[in-house]
Amino acid sequence: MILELDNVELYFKDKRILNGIYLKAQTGEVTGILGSNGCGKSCILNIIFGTLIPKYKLIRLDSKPILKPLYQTKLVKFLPQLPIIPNNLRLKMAFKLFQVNWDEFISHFESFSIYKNYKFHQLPGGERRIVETYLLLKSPGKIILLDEPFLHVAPLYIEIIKKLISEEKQRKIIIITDHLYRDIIEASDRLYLIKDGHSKLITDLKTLEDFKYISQNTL
Ligand SMILES: Nc1ncnc2c1ncn2[C@@H]1O[C@H](COP(=O)(O)OP(=O)(O)OP(=O)(O)O)[C@@H](O)[C@H]1O
Repeated sequence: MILELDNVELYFKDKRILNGIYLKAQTGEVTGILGSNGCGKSCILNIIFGTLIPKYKLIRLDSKPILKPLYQTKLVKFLPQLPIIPNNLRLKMAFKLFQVNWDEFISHFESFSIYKNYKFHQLPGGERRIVETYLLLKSPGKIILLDEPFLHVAPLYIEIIKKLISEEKQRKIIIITDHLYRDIIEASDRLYLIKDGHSKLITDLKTLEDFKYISQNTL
């Protein structure tokens, strides 16, 4: 499956946030989105999901325009920046609701076995983020949107999540953004930088320095 986002124009009041966005993502690949604070990365994910309606946009799936919000199609799962699971829900119930196997989860994150009967608000922030990211990644769906999945997550766990993303991409379109740009670069097969409202396909990492996303000689 190929997802394309094209011709986006987004304003908040008179302020133009995005114009001239083209983004292509396909099954078998991770598409990474990089960009400075406030450049519009979360807005792009919300536009794809359908919860933010810009002045113009075109979404195509396998070249066919999709007119209704993608969230109505059951194809897409979205991890926004804020927690998505109710505070009082127990982990074991969330795994049931998301149709995700608890034992398989524990095979990747052994130390989480004690949390099975915990409520989400009882988890430390980074660990809650891991569980939510895992549930989204593993639940049925063909398109996964991940907005800062590595927020507050320890390096060792980031490595495990990157491995899981790489396995899941065989069956899914995965679009991911995070400020941990080295992890995004490593996890992604296709990379875009959002700058001045436009998207730029990055084929040479030096371009990230040229566009002043990172300082010279960082890479
Ligand atoms: N509902 C809103 N009303 C007005 N302005 C908004 C709204 N949502 C986002 N913005 C503005 O749009 C711009 C893009 O926001 P967005 O959250 O997409 O940035 P981002 O690239 O995800 O930033 P960060 O990396 O800091 O999370 C910002 O300037 C933000 O202040």
